[in-house]
Amino acid sequence: MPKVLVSDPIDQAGIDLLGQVAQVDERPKLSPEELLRIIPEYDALMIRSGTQVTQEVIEAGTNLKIIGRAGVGVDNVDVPTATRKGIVVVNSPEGNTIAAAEHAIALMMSLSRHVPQANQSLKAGHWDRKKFTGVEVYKKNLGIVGLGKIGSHVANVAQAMGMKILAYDPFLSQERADQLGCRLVDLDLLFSESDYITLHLPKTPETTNLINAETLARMKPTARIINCARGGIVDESALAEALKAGKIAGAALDVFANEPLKESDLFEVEENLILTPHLGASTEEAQVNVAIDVAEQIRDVLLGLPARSAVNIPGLKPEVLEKLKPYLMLAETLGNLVGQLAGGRIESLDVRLQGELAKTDSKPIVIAALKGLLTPALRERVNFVNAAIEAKERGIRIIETKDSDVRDYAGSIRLVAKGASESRSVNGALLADKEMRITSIDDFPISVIPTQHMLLTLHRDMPGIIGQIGSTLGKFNVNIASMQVGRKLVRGDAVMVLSIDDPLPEGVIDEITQAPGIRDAYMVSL
Ligand SMILES: NC(=O)c1ccc[n+]([C@@H]2O[C@H](COP(=O)([O-])OP(=O)(O)OC[C@H]3O[C@@H](n4cnc5c(N)ncnc54)[C@H](O)[C@@H]3O)[C@@H](O)[C@H]2O)c1
Ligand SMILES: O=C(O)CC[C@@H](O)C(=O)O
Repeated sequence: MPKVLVSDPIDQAGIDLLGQVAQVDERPKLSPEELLRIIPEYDALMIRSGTQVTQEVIEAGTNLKIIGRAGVGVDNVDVPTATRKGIVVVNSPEGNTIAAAEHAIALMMSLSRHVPQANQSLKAGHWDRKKFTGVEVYKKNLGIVGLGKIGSHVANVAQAMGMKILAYDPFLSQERADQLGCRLVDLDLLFSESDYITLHLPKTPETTNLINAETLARMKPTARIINCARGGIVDESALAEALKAGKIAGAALDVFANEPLKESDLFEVEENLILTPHLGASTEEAQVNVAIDVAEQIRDVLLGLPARSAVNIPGLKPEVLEKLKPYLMLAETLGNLVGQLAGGRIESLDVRLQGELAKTDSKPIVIAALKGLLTPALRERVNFVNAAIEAKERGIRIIETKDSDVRDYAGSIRLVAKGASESRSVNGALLADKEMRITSIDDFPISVIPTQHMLLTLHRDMPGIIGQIGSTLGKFNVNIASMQVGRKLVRGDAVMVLSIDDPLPEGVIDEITQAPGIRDAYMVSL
């Protein structure tokens, strides 16, 4: 019988389901050292947010076939290492949507009516009614940042309570916002007009410290903030300062930059701050949903069937997967790249399969490209199963073409993403050893191995540009691993692609874009 290790508290419904096909060992209090020691025995690992599944754990798990996260976020799993090792990582993208949305609403109402503070005061022997006079949410503006699954449910419930919704989501179509009855606005307007601001977006480099001293200063003194998304989207020290100085009226946080929250400036705020220990998903219903959802997928994978919600490997028959895998990785990488270049809302994605690829079933490759395209917006919530649906909901039109002419490579993929104002294109191919190459960007020929952090520039082909960028990067202590320039005409326009060892520090892109001859510069993370 295969063996499954359950290293976080998981609802019994999931344990019972797995028990039908495997030996299930529940060990919720393992130290990292114990986990490393016993993981080689197991075929599957089931976790919540408590277990850190590091590169070391995955490499020690020589029998592991699947890691199941009973929840949405796979931030605690080293997914790239799992993918390299052929281990499927699955999650439950929808099992706790309602729970998280209802917790945000509960916090909004608690903030409005001082429920926790009044409860504490009464139990301490006071009958203080005046102090706890609240405010109504009826007819107030609720600003929702991130109008995905949880944000949409919050919008529906809040509208039923008579609230007006302002929403900011740079990846959502106007059509979807209209369907939800939300007014799509920019962040500046959302911050300055909202009475309540609730966050339902992923944590990414762009959204880290989105709520900071500067954005807090733009809010109404009566504004109240709720964060049930991810810790780190709110700068906790800046929030503590703003609350103490009365710059905003209140805040409620369920998630924190460092969990469990032990020491924090937040503990110094006496009033108008409500904190809960990451309880968004903690309802009986959500825990049953996520446990069953993930246990079923572990069972299926252990029985040799595909998983329905794999974050990293599509649900194809093993023999098809083996053949297509390098092209799927290429399509996903190119999708991610063109998505970051196009930025924001995308109206259509043109997927062209060239050479030997024209003879294969295009569907998995198109899905891989869409998964890559949506990853900057949706992170771990987009997978091979929901990528097409998510793209449709965002109003992205897919155009597929096949061209069996062999050009420089046996098989290659071209993606063109059309944004609101311009189109961006990328081409890529596999070399004989299956190594990926980006072979053009916006039709400028290059031959670049995709790496985790890349700087791209569009500039005039003129003397001094390369040295100028090199010295700017040197000034910011950024190490360049490789560099490539592609041009169509001598002294015309050109692109430069630099592989760098780390993400760019703040300020570098601004400095580069201001330099003479530079038309644009992008930081791309793959
Ligand atoms: N507190 C909890 O226990 C708990 C439970 C479940 C989910 N979550 C978190 O809630 C958040 C939302 O989850 P979901 O299931 O609704 O995800 P989702 O993928 O359905 O929605 C996220 C939305 O954020 C948008 N977005 C991405 N980048 C953005 C940006 N820079 N600005 C504004 N919007 C942006 C996306 O377009 C998408 O519509 C996630 O961070 C998730 O990890 C927390
Ligand atoms: O309670 C948990 O497991 C965390 C839930 C939540 O943050 C998620 O990402 O699903």
